[in-house]
Amino acid sequence: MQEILCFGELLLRLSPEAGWPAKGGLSSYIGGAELNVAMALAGWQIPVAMGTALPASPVTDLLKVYLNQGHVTTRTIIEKEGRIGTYYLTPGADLKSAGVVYDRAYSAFSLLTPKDVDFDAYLQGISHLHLTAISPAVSQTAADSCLALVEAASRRAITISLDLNYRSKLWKYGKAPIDIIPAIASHATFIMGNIWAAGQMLGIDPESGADQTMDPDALAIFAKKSAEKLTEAYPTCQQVGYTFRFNAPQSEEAVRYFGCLYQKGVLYQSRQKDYDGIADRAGSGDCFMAGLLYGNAAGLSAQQTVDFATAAATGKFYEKGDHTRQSLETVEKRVALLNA
Ligand SMILES: O=C(O)C(=O)C[C@H](O)[C@H](O)CO
Repeated sequence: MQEILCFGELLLRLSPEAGWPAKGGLSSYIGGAELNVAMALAGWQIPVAMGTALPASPVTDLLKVYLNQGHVTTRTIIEKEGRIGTYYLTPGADLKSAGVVYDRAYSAFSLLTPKDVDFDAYLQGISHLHLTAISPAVSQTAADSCLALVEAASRRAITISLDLNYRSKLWKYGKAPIDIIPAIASHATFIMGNIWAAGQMLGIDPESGADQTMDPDALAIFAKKSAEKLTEAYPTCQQVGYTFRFNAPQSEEAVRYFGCLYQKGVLYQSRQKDYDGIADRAGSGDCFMAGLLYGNAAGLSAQQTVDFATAAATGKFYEKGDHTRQSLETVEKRVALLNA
Protein backbone atom coordinates (compact mmCIF):
# COMPACT_ATOMS: atom_id res chain seq x y z
CA MET A 1 0.00 0.00 0.00
CA GLN A 2 1.45 3.37 -1.06
CA GLU A 3 1.03 6.21 1.41
CA ILE A 4 1.14 10.00 1.42
CA LEU A 5 3.69 11.16 4.01
CA CYS A 6 2.85 14.45 5.76
CA PHE A 7 6.05 15.75 7.36
CA GLY A 8 6.17 18.59 9.90
CA GLU A 9 5.78 19.50 13.55
CA LEU A 10 2.86 18.06 15.52
CA LEU A 11 1.71 20.81 17.89
CA LEU A 12 -0.42 20.97 20.98
CA ARG A 13 -2.71 23.98 20.85
CA LEU A 14 -3.96 25.61 24.03
CA SER A 15 -6.96 27.80 23.42
CA PRO A 16 -7.82 30.23 26.24
CA GLU A 17 -11.52 31.08 26.11
CA ALA A 18 -12.85 34.56 27.01
CA GLY A 19 -12.44 35.16 30.74
CA TRP A 20 -9.45 32.84 31.14
CA PRO A 21 -7.68 32.39 33.54
CA ALA A 22 -10.21 33.65 36.10
CA LYS A 23 -13.03 31.56 34.63
CA GLY A 24 -10.96 28.54 33.58
CA GLY A 25 -11.73 27.34 30.07
CA LEU A 26 -8.46 26.31 28.44
CA SER A 27 -9.31 23.90 25.64
CA SER A 28 -6.60 21.87 23.96
CA TYR A 29 -6.41 20.58 20.40
CA ILE A 30 -3.94 18.56 18.35
CA GLY A 31 -2.58 20.59 15.44
CA GLY A 32 0.25 21.35 13.10
CA ALA A 33 -0.43 22.19 9.46
CA GLU A 34 0.89 18.85 8.17
CA LEU A 35 -0.97 16.83 10.79
CA ASN A 36 -4.13 18.68 9.76
CA VAL A 37 -3.62 17.54 6.16
CA ALA A 38 -2.91 13.97 7.31
CA MET A 39 -6.07 13.77 9.45
CA ALA A 40 -8.24 15.14 6.63
CA LEU A 41 -6.86 12.69 4.07
CA ALA A 42 -7.14 9.73 6.41
CA GLY A 43 -10.77 10.68 7.10
CA TRP A 44 -11.36 10.55 3.34
CA GLN A 45 -9.87 7.04 3.14
CA ILE A 46 -6.53 8.02 1.61
CA PRO A 47 -3.60 6.01 3.12
CA VAL A 48 -1.44 8.50 4.98
CA ALA A 49 1.49 8.61 7.44
CA MET A 50 2.53 11.41 9.80
CA GLY A 51 6.25 12.19 9.84
CA THR A 52 7.51 14.22 12.77
CA ALA A 53 9.80 14.05 15.80
CA LEU A 54 8.49 13.62 19.35
CA PRO A 55 10.11 12.75 22.67
CA ALA A 56 9.63 9.22 24.01
CA SER A 57 6.93 9.72 26.66
CA PRO A 58 3.48 8.52 27.72
CA VAL A 59 2.02 11.69 26.13
CA THR A 60 3.60 10.77 22.79
CA ASP A 61 2.10 7.29 23.17
CA LEU A 62 -1.36 8.85 23.62
CA LEU A 63 -0.83 11.07 20.58
CA LYS A 64 0.11 8.04 18.47
CA VAL A 65 -3.03 6.23 19.60
CA TYR A 66 -5.07 9.32 18.61
CA LEU A 67 -3.48 9.40 15.16
CA ASN A 68 -3.94 5.66 14.67
CA GLN A 69 -7.60 5.96 15.64
CA GLY A 70 -7.88 8.60 12.92
CA HIS A 71 -6.28 6.03 10.50
CA VAL A 72 -2.97 7.92 10.24
CA THR A 73 0.04 5.60 10.50
CA THR A 74 2.86 6.61 12.85
CA ARG A 75 5.90 4.51 11.94
CA THR A 76 7.45 7.70 10.52
CA ILE A 77 7.39 9.46 13.92
CA ILE A 78 11.01 9.71 15.02
CA GLU A 79 11.69 9.54 18.75
CA LYS A 80 14.08 12.26 19.78
CA GLU A 81 15.00 14.21 22.90
CA GLY A 82 13.27 17.57 23.28
CA ARG A 83 9.73 18.64 24.06
CA ILE A 84 6.39 18.65 22.26
CA GLY A 85 5.90 22.00 20.51
CA THR A 86 2.98 24.04 21.85
CA TYR A 87 1.09 27.12 20.82
CA TYR A 88 -1.65 29.36 22.17
CA LEU A 89 -4.49 30.65 20.03
CA THR A 90 -7.73 32.16 21.23
CA PRO A 91 -10.83 30.73 19.51
CA GLY A 92 -11.69 32.64 16.34
CA ALA A 93 -8.27 34.35 16.05
CA ASP A 94 -6.22 34.18 12.87
CA LEU A 95 -2.84 32.44 12.82
CA LYS A 96 -1.40 35.34 10.89
CA SER A 97 -2.43 37.84 13.58
CA ALA A 98 -1.03 38.90 16.94
CA GLY A 99 -3.38 36.37 18.59
CA VAL A 100 -0.93 33.48 18.20
CA VAL A 101 1.86 32.73 20.69
CA TYR A 102 4.34 29.97 19.80
CA ASP A 103 6.20 27.93 22.39
CA ARG A 104 8.25 25.62 20.19
CA ALA A 105 11.87 26.28 21.24
CA TYR A 106 13.74 23.04 22.03
CA SER A 107 10.93 20.91 20.66
CA ALA A 108 12.06 17.52 19.34
CA PHE A 109 11.11 18.65 15.83
CA SER A 110 13.09 21.89 16.08
CA LEU A 111 16.14 19.83 17.08
CA LEU A 112 15.76 17.30 14.25
CA THR A 113 18.76 17.07 11.88
CA PRO A 114 19.16 15.19 8.57
CA LYS A 115 21.40 12.69 10.40
CA ASP A 116 18.41 11.56 12.46
CA VAL A 117 16.68 10.16 9.36
CA ASP A 118 17.52 6.99 7.41
CA PHE A 119 15.91 8.23 4.20
CA ASP A 120 15.75 4.82 2.49
CA ALA A 121 13.77 3.26 5.30
CA TYR A 122 11.79 6.44 5.93
CA LEU A 123 10.52 6.78 2.38
CA GLN A 124 9.73 3.09 1.90
CA GLY A 125 6.16 2.74 0.61
CA ILE A 126 5.69 6.51 0.18
CA SER A 127 4.21 7.74 -3.10
CA HIS A 128 3.83 11.42 -2.19
CA LEU A 129 5.46 13.74 0.36
CA HIS A 130 3.62 16.79 1.71
CA LEU A 131 5.31 19.54 3.70
CA THR A 132 4.86 23.23 4.41
CA ALA A 133 6.88 26.41 4.73
CA ILE A 134 6.17 26.37 8.47
CA SER A 135 8.71 23.62 9.26
CA PRO A 136 11.74 25.41 7.75
CA ALA A 137 10.70 28.49 9.77
CA VAL A 138 11.21 26.70 13.07
CA SER A 139 15.01 26.26 13.10
CA GLN A 140 17.99 25.90 10.76
CA THR A 141 18.21 22.17 11.49
CA ALA A 142 14.51 21.70 10.74
CA ALA A 143 15.05 23.58 7.46
CA ASP A 144 18.05 21.34 6.68
CA SER A 145 15.96 18.25 7.42
CA CYS A 146 13.17 19.44 5.09
CA LEU A 147 15.65 20.07 2.27
CA ALA A 148 17.37 16.70 2.76
CA LEU A 149 13.97 14.96 2.78
CA VAL A 150 12.72 16.59 -0.44
CA GLU A 151 16.06 15.81 -2.14
CA ALA A 152 15.82 12.17 -1.06
CA ALA A 153 12.16 12.03 -2.16
CA SER A 154 12.80 13.52 -5.59
CA ARG A 155 15.73 11.09 -6.17
CA ARG A 156 13.15 8.33 -5.62
CA ALA A 157 10.61 9.98 -8.00
CA ILE A 158 8.19 10.65 -5.13
CA THR A 159 5.89 13.57 -5.93
CA ILE A 160 6.03 16.48 -3.49
CA SER A 161 3.54 19.15 -2.40
CA LEU A 162 4.51 22.32 -0.57
CA ASP A 163 2.14 24.75 1.16
CA LEU A 164 3.60 28.25 1.27
CA ASN A 165 2.04 29.20 4.60
CA TYR A 166 3.80 32.14 6.22
CA ARG A 167 4.02 32.50 9.99
CA SER A 168 5.52 35.88 10.88
CA LYS A 169 6.09 34.84 14.50
CA LEU A 170 8.50 32.12 13.37
CA TRP A 171 11.60 32.74 11.17
CA LYS A 172 13.62 33.85 14.22
CA TYR A 173 16.94 32.16 13.45
CA GLY A 174 18.40 34.75 11.09
CA LYS A 175 16.95 33.58 7.76
CA ALA A 176 14.02 34.87 5.73
CA PRO A 177 11.70 32.59 3.69
CA ILE A 178 13.31 33.71 0.42
CA ASP A 179 16.70 32.38 1.68
CA ILE A 180 15.34 28.90 2.33
CA ILE A 181 12.08 28.08 0.54
CA PRO A 182 13.19 28.30 -3.14
CA ALA A 183 15.61 25.34 -2.76
CA ILE A 184 12.84 23.21 -1.23
CA ALA A 185 10.25 24.42 -3.75
CA SER A 186 12.53 23.50 -6.67
CA HIS A 187 11.66 19.82 -5.92
CA ALA A 188 7.92 20.35 -5.52
CA THR A 189 5.47 19.02 -8.09
CA PHE A 190 2.50 20.83 -6.48
CA ILE A 191 2.69 24.24 -4.79
CA MET A 192 -0.16 25.79 -2.83
CA GLY A 193 -0.55 29.23 -1.26
CA ASN A 194 -1.66 32.58 -2.61
CA ILE A 195 -0.26 35.09 -5.07
CA TRP A 196 1.34 37.17 -2.29
CA ALA A 197 3.01 34.19 -0.60
CA ALA A 198 4.48 33.17 -3.97
CA GLY A 199 6.06 36.64 -4.13
CA GLN A 200 7.38 36.63 -0.60
CA MET A 201 8.62 33.04 -0.45
CA LEU A 202 9.55 32.20 -4.04
CA GLY A 203 10.32 35.60 -5.57
CA ILE A 204 7.32 35.26 -7.94
CA ASP A 205 5.94 38.75 -7.42
CA PRO A 206 2.28 39.18 -8.39
CA GLU A 207 1.35 41.81 -10.95
CA SER A 208 0.49 44.92 -9.00
CA GLY A 209 -3.11 45.92 -8.34
CA ALA A 210 -4.83 42.80 -6.99
CA ASP A 211 -7.02 43.54 -3.98
CA GLN A 212 -10.18 42.46 -2.21
CA THR A 213 -12.43 44.91 -4.03
CA MET A 214 -12.00 42.98 -7.29
CA ASP A 215 -14.40 40.38 -8.52
CA PRO A 216 -13.18 36.76 -8.63
CA ASP A 217 -12.76 36.67 -12.41
CA ALA A 218 -10.40 39.66 -12.24
CA LEU A 219 -8.47 38.06 -9.36
CA ALA A 220 -8.27 34.79 -11.29
CA ILE A 221 -6.32 36.60 -14.03
CA PHE A 222 -3.72 37.56 -11.40
CA ALA A 223 -3.67 33.96 -10.15
CA LYS A 224 -3.13 32.59 -13.67
CA LYS A 225 -0.28 34.99 -14.41
CA SER A 226 1.38 34.16 -11.08
CA ALA A 227 1.00 30.39 -11.67
CA GLU A 228 2.43 30.74 -15.18
CA LYS A 229 5.49 32.57 -13.84
CA LEU A 230 5.84 30.10 -10.98
CA THR A 231 5.80 27.01 -13.20
CA GLU A 232 8.28 28.63 -15.55
CA ALA A 233 10.70 29.45 -12.71
CA TYR A 234 10.11 26.13 -10.92
CA PRO A 235 9.71 23.68 -13.85
CA THR A 236 9.25 20.60 -11.64
CA CYS A 237 5.98 22.12 -10.43
CA GLN A 238 2.98 20.93 -12.47
CA GLN A 239 0.09 22.17 -10.36
CA VAL A 240 -0.51 25.35 -8.39
CA GLY A 241 -3.32 25.88 -5.88
CA TYR A 242 -4.16 29.42 -4.78
CA THR A 243 -6.76 30.73 -2.38
CA PHE A 244 -8.26 34.20 -2.09
CA ARG A 245 -9.45 34.77 1.47
CA PHE A 246 -10.57 38.26 2.44
CA ASN A 247 -12.69 39.88 5.11
CA ALA A 248 -16.22 40.13 3.74
CA PRO A 249 -17.38 43.78 3.67
CA GLN A 250 -20.66 43.27 5.58
CA SER A 251 -19.09 42.15 8.88
CA GLU A 252 -15.70 42.21 10.59
CA GLU A 253 -15.81 38.53 11.19
CA ALA A 254 -17.15 37.07 7.93
CA VAL A 255 -14.81 35.70 5.26
CA ARG A 256 -15.04 36.00 1.47
CA TYR A 257 -13.37 32.97 -0.12
CA PHE A 258 -12.65 31.15 -3.36
CA GLY A 259 -9.99 28.74 -4.58
CA CYS A 260 -8.09 28.22 -7.82
CA LEU A 261 -6.20 25.30 -9.34
CA TYR A 262 -3.75 25.72 -12.22
CA GLN A 263 -3.00 22.65 -14.31
CA LYS A 264 -1.45 22.39 -17.80
CA GLY A 265 -1.85 26.07 -18.62
CA VAL A 266 -5.49 26.30 -17.50
CA LEU A 267 -6.81 27.96 -14.33
CA TYR A 268 -9.90 26.42 -12.73
CA GLN A 269 -11.71 28.39 -10.03
CA SER A 270 -14.43 27.67 -7.52
CA ARG A 271 -17.35 30.01 -6.93
CA GLN A 272 -16.72 32.85 -4.48
CA LYS A 273 -18.95 32.98 -1.39
CA ASP A 274 -19.11 34.78 1.95
CA TYR A 275 -18.95 32.73 5.16
CA ASP A 276 -20.41 34.05 8.41
CA GLY A 277 -20.56 32.70 11.97
CA ILE A 278 -17.08 31.21 11.86
CA ALA A 279 -16.14 28.94 14.79
CA ASP A 280 -12.39 28.59 14.15
CA ARG A 281 -10.07 29.95 11.47
CA ALA A 282 -7.21 27.50 12.04
CA GLY A 283 -6.71 24.70 9.57
CA SER A 284 -8.84 25.95 6.67
CA GLY A 285 -5.83 26.26 4.33
CA ASP A 286 -4.73 22.76 5.34
CA CYS A 287 -8.17 21.47 4.35
CA PHE A 288 -7.81 23.19 0.97
CA MET A 289 -4.45 21.45 0.45
CA ALA A 290 -5.84 18.12 1.63
CA GLY A 291 -8.78 18.56 -0.76
CA LEU A 292 -6.43 19.14 -3.69
CA LEU A 293 -4.42 16.03 -2.78
CA TYR A 294 -7.65 14.07 -2.36
CA GLY A 295 -8.81 15.19 -5.82
CA ASN A 296 -5.52 14.01 -7.35
CA ALA A 297 -5.60 10.68 -5.51
CA ALA A 298 -9.27 10.01 -6.26
CA GLY A 299 -8.93 10.90 -9.95
CA LEU A 300 -11.31 13.91 -9.84
CA SER A 301 -11.23 16.42 -12.69
CA ALA A 302 -9.44 19.73 -12.03
CA GLN A 303 -12.79 21.54 -11.59
CA GLN A 304 -14.11 18.86 -9.22
CA THR A 305 -10.81 19.01 -7.31
CA VAL A 306 -10.87 22.76 -6.71
CA ASP A 307 -14.56 22.61 -5.77
CA PHE A 308 -13.90 19.79 -3.30
CA ALA A 309 -10.89 21.62 -1.80
CA THR A 310 -12.87 24.87 -1.44
CA ALA A 311 -15.83 23.08 0.14
CA ALA A 312 -13.51 21.32 2.62
CA ALA A 313 -11.63 24.56 3.45
CA THR A 314 -14.79 26.57 4.06
CA GLY A 315 -16.45 23.70 5.95
CA LYS A 316 -13.51 23.83 8.37
CA PHE A 317 -14.60 27.35 9.41
CA TYR A 318 -17.44 25.69 11.31
CA GLU A 319 -15.38 23.19 13.29
CA LYS A 320 -13.45 23.94 16.48
CA GLY A 321 -9.86 22.75 16.64
CA ASP A 322 -7.05 22.53 14.10
CA HIS A 323 -7.88 19.50 11.99
CA THR A 324 -11.12 18.65 10.27
CA ARG A 325 -13.46 15.82 11.06
CA GLN A 326 -15.62 16.38 7.96
CA SER A 327 -16.51 13.12 6.22
CA LEU A 328 -16.43 12.71 2.46
CA GLU A 329 -20.23 12.89 2.40
CA THR A 330 -20.20 16.17 4.36
CA VAL A 331 -17.71 17.75 1.95
CA GLU A 332 -19.63 16.48 -1.06
CA LYS A 333 -22.83 18.07 0.30
CA ARG A 334 -20.90 21.33 0.70
CA VAL A 335 -19.74 21.06 -2.92
CA ALA A 336 -23.38 20.81 -3.99
CA LEU A 337 -24.23 23.91 -1.89
CA LEU A 338 -21.24 25.80 -3.31
CA ASN A 339 -22.42 25.17 -6.85
CA ALA A 340 -26.18 25.51 -6.19
O1 LIG B 1 0.88 27.69 13.01
C1 LIG B 1 1.42 26.60 12.99
O2 LIG B 1 2.63 26.47 12.96
C2 LIG B 1 0.62 25.38 12.97
O3 LIG B 1 0.99 24.45 12.33
C3 LIG B 1 -0.67 25.34 13.74
C4 LIG B 1 -1.93 25.15 12.98
O4 LIG B 1 -2.44 23.85 13.23
C5 LIG B 1 -1.85 25.39 11.51
O5 LIG B 1 -1.10 26.51 11.23
C6 LIG B 1 -3.19 25.60 10.91
O6 LIG B 1 -3.02 25.87 9.53
